[in-house]
Amino acid sequence: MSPAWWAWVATRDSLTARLIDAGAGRSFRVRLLAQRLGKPSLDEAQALGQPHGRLAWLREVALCLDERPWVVARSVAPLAQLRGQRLERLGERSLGSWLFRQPDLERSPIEVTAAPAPFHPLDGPWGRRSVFRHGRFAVLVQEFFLDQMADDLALPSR
Ligand SMILES: C=C(O[C@@H]1C=C(C(=O)O)C=C[C@H]1O)C(=O)O
Repeated sequence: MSPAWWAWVATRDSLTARLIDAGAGRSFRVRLLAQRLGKPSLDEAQALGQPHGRLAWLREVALCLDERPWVVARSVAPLAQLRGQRLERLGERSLGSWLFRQPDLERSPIEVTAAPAPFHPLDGPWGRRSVFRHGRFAVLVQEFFLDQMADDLALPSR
């Protein structure tokens, strides 16, 4: 991985904040693609340490700068641990801007993949995921950087 991409993939603070920063005046928008109850994939259940087949709150978004998607993300929050957090009311506000305001937020190590997003057709160089926890609340956040971001920021292809 190029150092330029490593700087993006390895960052442990808010990606939303970093995208806004890198956007240098471009308008930032969370485009809500899907938000529903559903069953996580086996792979997602395992990443959360959950039995397969339990319901979770699923949210898919595109993080856009000047309406161009730079990152697509799919977040999975097990229902059993939601405890009335009412995340479905987030709408087009960034999950990150809520998450990073929570006290005692913990984040697991970040896992990286070169495979494209399984939930979205646009291609990109890298994907990553990690689990955030605060109290009993847990959410798996999977983020895929897109080629359009590489183009707009003149980043290497990988
Ligand atoms: C986790 C963060 O939130 C971002 C916002 C998301 C959303 O609104 O659904 C999803 C993934 C993240 O890229 C972050 O900013 O780091």
